[in-house]
Amino acid sequence: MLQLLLSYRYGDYEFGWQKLYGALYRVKGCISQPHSLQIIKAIDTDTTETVDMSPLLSAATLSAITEAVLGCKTQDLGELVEITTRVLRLAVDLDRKTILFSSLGTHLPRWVWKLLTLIPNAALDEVRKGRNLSAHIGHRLAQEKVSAARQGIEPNDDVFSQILDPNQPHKTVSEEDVASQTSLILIAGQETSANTLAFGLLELAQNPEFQDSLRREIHSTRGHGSRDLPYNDMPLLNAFIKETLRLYPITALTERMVGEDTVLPLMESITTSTGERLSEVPLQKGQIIYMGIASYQRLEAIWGADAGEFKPTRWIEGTGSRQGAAAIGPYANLLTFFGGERTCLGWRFAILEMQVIICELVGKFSFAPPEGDVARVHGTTIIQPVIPDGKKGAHLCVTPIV
Ligand code: HEM
Repeated sequence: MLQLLLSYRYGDYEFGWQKLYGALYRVKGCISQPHSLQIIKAIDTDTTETVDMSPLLSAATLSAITEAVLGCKTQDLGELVEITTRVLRLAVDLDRKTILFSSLGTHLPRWVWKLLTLIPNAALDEVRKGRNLSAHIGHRLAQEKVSAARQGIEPNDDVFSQILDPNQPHKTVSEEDVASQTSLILIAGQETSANTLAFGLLELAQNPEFQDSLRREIHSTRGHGSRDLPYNDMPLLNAFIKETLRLYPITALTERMVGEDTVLPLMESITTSTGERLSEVPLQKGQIIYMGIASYQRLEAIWGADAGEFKPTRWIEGTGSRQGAAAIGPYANLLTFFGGERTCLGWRFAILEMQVIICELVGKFSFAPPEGDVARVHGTTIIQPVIPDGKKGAHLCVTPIV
């Protein structure tokens, strides 16, 4: 139900997908150091302090996405920031009843779904409010950008300005289309990156040797003087990001509807509960299938006997995924950004954002685990780090590097 309201997979989404994908792929200028500086300023310590990195990372990724995609400041979103946070909490804290109801619901005709979403309910009210408000904000921003372009003002380099520019050839995206995607962009692009970064920092804290090597790589690359680092040429940085994305795919589980009757070949045959041996599974049009992304990324058959360990060097040694495993997803043979037609539109944006933030943070601070405060992975379809009392958080002992 949540997904239907967010018009995620079942919504009217055939609006300039490729244009948005292309613009998100190219956007660069706005994902710059200021968002990490915001975190560095908030830490503001000369000695070692325990800091909850989670809200700082969320604020930085929100301001990155707001500036780079919408072309405005977080403050311009007003109440929407709080509503989006509460909606995301709903998506993480799904109870058994909601999961069962959602999966049964996917078998219902779409018009029944639509009717069900009109039922008064506190959670749905929150989602509806968020959607209406983000459409309103998106609409206002879209109108401002189109009218600026009509007055001959050079478009800014944010994604909305680029795809709405009426002076471009082959314009396919309307103001309404853009406005209706505002909520999806904010929801899909903020906590996904923030939680991945939080899990990565928690792992770095547990792996001090790797952390020191990564810091040396950052300092020696920075020594060459340029403000923007050659992020793609930093082997430890990229190995660290790939390993974090492998072990902590924020969308741990997702579903798809089968488009036509087909057969799914299995890598290894399985024995069913009736004792039948299967090497392929027949699928029928309309059937819902679930993909355990997190399980796939910890499969020993693919990643080796140490699949459950955080080991960034596997990417440098070339043992990332098993030789001959099927090519999958847009990045590093991972399913974290999914793959195929509904691949994450912002995957390149997310990688660049993580590269920038990690270089700034690890270059300036060291991270160690705080005593007795062990973070856990929590979530059903979407995962986030939580502290022992179950609240979202990533507490770390942070020491400035002198
Ligand atoms: C580490 C960060 C990220 C992860 C792990 C991630 C993962 C994913 C996944 C798994 C999907 C497919 C979900 C499904 O259909 O079940 C998705 C879709 C999407 N993502 Fe991301 N994402 C990340 C960052 C971003 C960012 C930064 C943006 C925007 C700038 C973004 C925008 C989108 C959009 C618009 C979709 C919907 C695409 C469609 O339905 O065609 N994502 N993402």
